[in-house]
Amino acid sequence: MRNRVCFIGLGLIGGSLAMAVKKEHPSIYVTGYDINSENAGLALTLGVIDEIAGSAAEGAIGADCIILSAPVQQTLQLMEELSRLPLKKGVLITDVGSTKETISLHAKKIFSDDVVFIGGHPMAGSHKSGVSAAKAHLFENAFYVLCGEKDEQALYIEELKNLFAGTKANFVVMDPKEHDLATGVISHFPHIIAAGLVHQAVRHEEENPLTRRLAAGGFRDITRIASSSPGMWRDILLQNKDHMLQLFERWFEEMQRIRNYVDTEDSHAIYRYFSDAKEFRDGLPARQQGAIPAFYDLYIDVPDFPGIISEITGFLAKEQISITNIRIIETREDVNGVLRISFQREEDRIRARDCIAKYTSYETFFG
Ligand SMILES: NC(=O)c1ccc[n+]([C@@H]2O[C@H](COP(=O)([O-])OP(=O)(O)OC[C@H]3O[C@@H](n4cnc5c(N)ncnc54)[C@H](O)[C@@H]3O)[C@@H](O)[C@H]2O)c1
Ligand SMILES: O=C(O)C(=O)C[C@]1(C(=O)O)C=C[C@@H](O)C=C1
Repeated sequence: MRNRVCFIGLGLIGGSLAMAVKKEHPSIYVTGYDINSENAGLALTLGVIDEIAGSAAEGAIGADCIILSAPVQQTLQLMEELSRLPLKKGVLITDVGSTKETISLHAKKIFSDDVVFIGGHPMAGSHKSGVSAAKAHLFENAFYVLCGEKDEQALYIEELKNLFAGTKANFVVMDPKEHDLATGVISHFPHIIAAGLVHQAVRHEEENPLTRRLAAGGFRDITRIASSSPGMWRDILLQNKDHMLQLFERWFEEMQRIRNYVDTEDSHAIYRYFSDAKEFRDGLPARQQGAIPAFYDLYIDVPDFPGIISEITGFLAKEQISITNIRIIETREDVNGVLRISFQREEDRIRARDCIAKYTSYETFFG
């Protein structure tokens, strides 16, 4: 049993994993280090870790297992640092980075035979960062990719599955390159598209200042992930550069295809384009139970007057709908404010939308 584990990077993912480890294995002693001492302090206060390490080295040296949970370029540097330390013989090191090939190759290059490295990637998360958004059940029912050698490292893969059993994730062993292309398609490239759509709207706003105000549910839904950490996504794209370049080409072809249908007014092809996409999208597995519970956001366009928050919470209380967070996120002199309310469950968000429609004429959007 690995009794002492050390998390390096105590943000959303490191914090959520540490919570899951402590929940499942109360006897394991969890230490943690974060380059930002405030984050580390918060992790300790929230009970996410048992002790703050004074440095990455200090935490790593005494650990039986080290989990690197920093942005992926930082992960490479941390690996360099670890490779020069007198770590425990047989120490198990893993990471949580969204890219796997560069990290796995780097591990092979720099670690001695006394170190076991198995790359990892829990396939759930959020556009929110930091330990304050961490949840023990963030990864429930999500896939958790492990990039280890199925035969040679089978024992250690089992150890990691056991260590992270509290996540209730579905573990899958995958080749790093295969992982990077697949996540490029379903995660990395979509973040580019989301940011690209926002840039398109920003440019259009120069022509029509109403653009921002016209943005309704569709724009908000598809651009939610444009609110993610810019530094984290810069690092991911740089590490997955080759696949990204390949996906840009495929995307240009994809856009050319639908552009041609529109240009030639091929109504049958346009219909098929949408219906095929709908069929695939409707067939995606339901959102995992328990994961990202605080992120069912409802936006309400509200008049900007004092007492609006208590008015809205009053309506929700009447219908016994509980909320996890509420705040005004935008106020401007000439227009309404936008209130964002977060719910633990999708059904609460839907009930809240119906409740607002029942008691007011304010417009609502899902975010
Ligand atoms: N956010 C997601 O949805 C998601 C999902 C799966 C995997 N990941 C991966 O998880 C990793 C962490 O992402 P996150 O969402 O938790 O980000 P985050 O910003 O919430 O947390 C990262 C933490 O790492 C710390 N850090 C940065 N450099 C460090 C260093 N050199 N030493 C110690 N601490 C350092 C930061 O201060 C921060 O607290 C990234 O590699 C990301 O690719 C993210
Ligand atoms: O839900 C979100 O906001 C996410 O972006 C989570 C998400 C993704 O689905 O792309 C982001 C990065 C990861 O490595 C894994 C999951």
